[in-house]
Parts: sequence; C-alpha cells; structure tokens
Amino acid sequence: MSEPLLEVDDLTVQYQTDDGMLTATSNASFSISDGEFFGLAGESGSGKSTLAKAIIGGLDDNGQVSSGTIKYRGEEIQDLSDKELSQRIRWKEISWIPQGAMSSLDPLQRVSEQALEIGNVHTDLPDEEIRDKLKETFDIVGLQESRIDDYPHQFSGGMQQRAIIALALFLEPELVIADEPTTALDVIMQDQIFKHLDRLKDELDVSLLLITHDISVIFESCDSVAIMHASQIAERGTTNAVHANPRHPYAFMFKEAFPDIREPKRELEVIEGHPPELMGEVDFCSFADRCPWAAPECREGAPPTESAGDDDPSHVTACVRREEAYELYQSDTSPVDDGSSAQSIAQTGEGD
Ligand SMILES: Nc1ncnc2c1ncn2[C@@H]1O[C@H](COP(=O)(O)OP(=O)(O)OP(=O)(O)O)[C@@H](O)[C@H]1O
Repeated sequence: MSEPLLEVDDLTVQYQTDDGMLTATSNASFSISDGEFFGLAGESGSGKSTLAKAIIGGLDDNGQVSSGTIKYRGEEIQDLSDKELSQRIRWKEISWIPQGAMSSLDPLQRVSEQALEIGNVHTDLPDEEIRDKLKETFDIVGLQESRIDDYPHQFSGGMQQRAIIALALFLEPELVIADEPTTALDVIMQDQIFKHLDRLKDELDVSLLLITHDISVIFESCDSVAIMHASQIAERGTTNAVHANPRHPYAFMFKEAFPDIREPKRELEVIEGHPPELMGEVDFCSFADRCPWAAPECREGAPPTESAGDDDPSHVTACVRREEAYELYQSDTSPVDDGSSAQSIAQTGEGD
C-alpha cells in the first residue's frame, strides 16, 4: 500500500496556561491518503483547531507538540522551523483555511494582490503565472476569472468564501485544511461550497482535512471521519462504517444530535453536561463524566483505541464498552422500556 499523505501518530498538544499545562489534543492518531476527504468532528473546544494548527505549524506561542509525530509524505514535520515550514510546506504542499477566514481577506487589497503576496513569498513563479493560476482556481470554485481583481467587498459572503478557497488552492497544494469553512454561511451557500469542494476532488485530486462541529456535513462529503471529545479521538473510520455502526457513546450520541438526510426525521439528541477541564495528562476517558454507560475502568486510564469489530479495518474506537454500549443506548431510546435501559444500568451499576 502506498504511504499516506499525512500521518498523525499519538499526538499530544498542550498549552501553557496560568493554571498549568492544558492538554488540547491527547494521543491523537489518524492518516489521510492522496485524494481522500477526511472529516474531523466534535463540539467546540474538543481540540480540532489545535490539531490543524499543529499540522501547519501555526500553534499559538503558548502551545507545543508535547509528544507524537506528524509525517507529511513520510517526513516528520512537527519539529521543522517556521522558516522551513514556510519555504517547503505551507501553501505549496499544505494550505490552511483558518476558522473565521472571511475576516482574513484584506478589505483594502484586490484578491489578485493577496494571491501575488502569497505566491511571491512561497514560490519563484512570475506574477503573470500566479495570476493565471488564480484564474484557473476561480473557475473551479465557480467564480468568474475576470473577477480576480475585485476587492472582497464586491463579493457576496458565499463568493468571498469561495475566493478564500481559491486562495488556498491556487498554488496546487496536496492537502487543504479547512477549519469550519461554511459556518458563517446560510444553508444554500453551504451547499454551493460543498458542491465546489466535490469538484476539487474530481478535478485536482486534492486531499481535504475538513474540520467542523457539524457531523452531518462530514457524512455527506467525506470519505473518512474522526470524532473528537475533549482532546481524545473517540472513534474513527470510513464515513460509511462510522455512520452505520458507531460504537463509542460520544460518537453515536453526537451523530444523533444532528439531522441526517440518510435517515427518517427524528428528535435530536442532547448530550448533557460539559467536557472536563483538561489540566495535565488525560489518563482517563474524557467522556466518562457525561456517559450514561461509564464503568469504573473508564476513569482508571485512557481507553485503548481498538477495532470497532466490523469489516472496515480502519474503523476503531476508544471505548472499553464498545461491544455493548450501542445496544444499551438503543434499548434506552426504544419506545418500550423493559427495565434494562442504559439509564437504569448506569444508576444501579448493573452490567459493568
Ligand atoms: N492559546 C491557547 N491557550 C490556552 N488554551 C487554549 C489555547 N487555544 C486553545 N485552547 C484550549 O484548547 C482546547 C481546544 O481548543 P480548540 O480551539 O483546539 O478546539 P476546537 O475543537 O477547534 O473548538 P472550536 O470549534 O470552538 O474552535 C480548548 O479547551 C481551548 O480553550
């Protein structure tokens, strides 16, 4: 099998705070292949943006990769200097659409001028070639080539977002990291953006790391998915396997918290409680306090990441009760409560 494009292995990222070390990402592992669309989902504060920033070398000054590796085409890049990352990796190999990117467009500069600035820093290409590349990408994201010299305010919100995607793509990177690229847009605009992302897959063979709190978007547009809760990857695998057969309580409850076009209309799940404060090492399941099925061992060590037990070898979950939790959940949410509900098991301690 060919080497993955990006391989994140056992990655822990921490921030120095006044109260000590905060762990934002704990022992995260996943890989992305050429042309693969990979979705990273989880609620706010789960560590998604931190992972993205660690990959691109854009952590805040108080952040650090404490352990683990990030390999790009087999080369470890987590310790590269900012200069090396800028010269060799950023924009040309991996580009990044940060959260709130719409405000990152400079209102005083034409989009083409912003592209020239990026192109001049990261490549030796002549200006005319940079402009040509931008025109080609404008076309792919559904903007008229003639509009590369417009100012951002001459575009609608959805068009601005597509201009940002064009800026992330025009140097033909292998991997685009898009952090909540459609959050500020209405549903129709979101839909248009995702149609254009599909074209990227077909026409450019680019890989995508799509970060969003909205897992329904990932189920519609990605090949694989990882679901994060409070620094830990709870579950990951192909989108089809995780959609059909979620094993981690956070994975299935989170899935049920969003509408799903593949399924009949239903009430949306509400996940009670809040993620814990993660000071120091996360040597327990970070979902245990919110999980109705938590067993004592969930708090006695970080749960090992193990096969979810289906046909997808990449489908893994970090739950010690992975074999029974979903059945417990279903019996709990079924209309007839026969006394074996998850809540009653959690309350009586039976079944542990
Ligand atoms: N510079 C920082 N200093 C201290 N803590 C930080 C810093 N940046 C992020 N954090 C903390 O790290 C944790 C993970 O944050 P992160 O932004 O990576 O999560 P996220 O899943 O991307 O959330 P969101 O979708 O809201 O951006 C949170 O507890 C957050 O408060």
